[in-house]
Amino acid sequence: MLKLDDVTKEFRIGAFGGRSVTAVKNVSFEVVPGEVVSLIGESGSGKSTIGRMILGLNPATSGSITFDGRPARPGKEYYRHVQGIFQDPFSSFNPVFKADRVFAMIKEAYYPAVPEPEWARRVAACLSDVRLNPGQVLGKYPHQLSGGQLQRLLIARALLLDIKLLVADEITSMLDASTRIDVLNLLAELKARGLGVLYITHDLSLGNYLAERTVVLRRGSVVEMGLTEKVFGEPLHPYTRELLSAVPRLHESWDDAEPVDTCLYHERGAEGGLLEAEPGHLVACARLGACPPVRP
Ligand SMILES: Nc1ncnc2c1ncn2[C@@H]1O[C@H](COP(=O)(O)OP(=O)(O)OP(=O)(O)O)[C@@H](O)[C@H]1O
Repeated sequence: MLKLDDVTKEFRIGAFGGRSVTAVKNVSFEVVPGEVVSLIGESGSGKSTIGRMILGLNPATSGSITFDGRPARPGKEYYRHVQGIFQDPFSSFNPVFKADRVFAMIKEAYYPAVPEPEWARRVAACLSDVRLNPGQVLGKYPHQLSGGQLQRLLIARALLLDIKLLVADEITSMLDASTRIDVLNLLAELKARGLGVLYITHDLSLGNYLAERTVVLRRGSVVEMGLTEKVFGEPLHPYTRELLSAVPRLHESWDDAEPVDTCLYHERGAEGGLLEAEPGHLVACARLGACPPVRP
């Protein structure tokens, strides 16, 4: 369904754009229908940039992003099937419009011919799917609703479309623990309906809770990916191990993963990209990028 192939993103920075920063480097992975893929990595590792490229908010510098075999081109048809939800739900709403406006805009753009009573029935059904009471949310301004209610409204909006892929970027990080579990369970329901979900998070436990497969990013590159149980249960890359064992301690800063002298990647004479250590479980060089290719 969604396929990223060797995708790189460079941003021009500096006063006259004379320098560039590589936010995402040669990233390839897929999301298939009915699957949650979690994209994890520390802050600045490129997760949101990948989400934004998939949503057409930033163009890729090189590589390709395809959806159902066709280049992912942002536009009305694309957004019928691919939607994104972000960390701060307030930012997705125009504060001067009531919540109803979100649904009215979908109707105007995609379903102008649907009669009002039928549309009201559909909106009520989608709100009920996300366990919102229309009477409690419609007719209210964004500031009159909680973060959890706004995230659910955005999921309901996505459900009104013929959505196939949801990019969920840190959508639970502003929610309290119980609301977070509710929203995660909603994502699990979307998965059960056959939707694909790219779940972007830096919270490993949440990724573990939901995702069939996990992609671990470090400084814009994939260092490990595979079935979540493998990546979490038998991590091969020192950065993944570091992430999994990282427990915050007061007054102690995060120690980056230590480069290693030997690694599976080099032992097997890999020369680029990711090594398939076992079927479907891929790992990058564990020397953390600071090494030339090694020949057997
Ligand atoms: N518009 C931009 N212009 C210049 N650099 C950018 C831009 N957007 C992102 N970056 C840089 O790209 C890198 C990746 O940023 P990104 O937001 O994708 O990371 P992230 O993993 O989502 O981090 P976080 O978890 O903190 O949101 C960072 O170094 C960031 O500073």
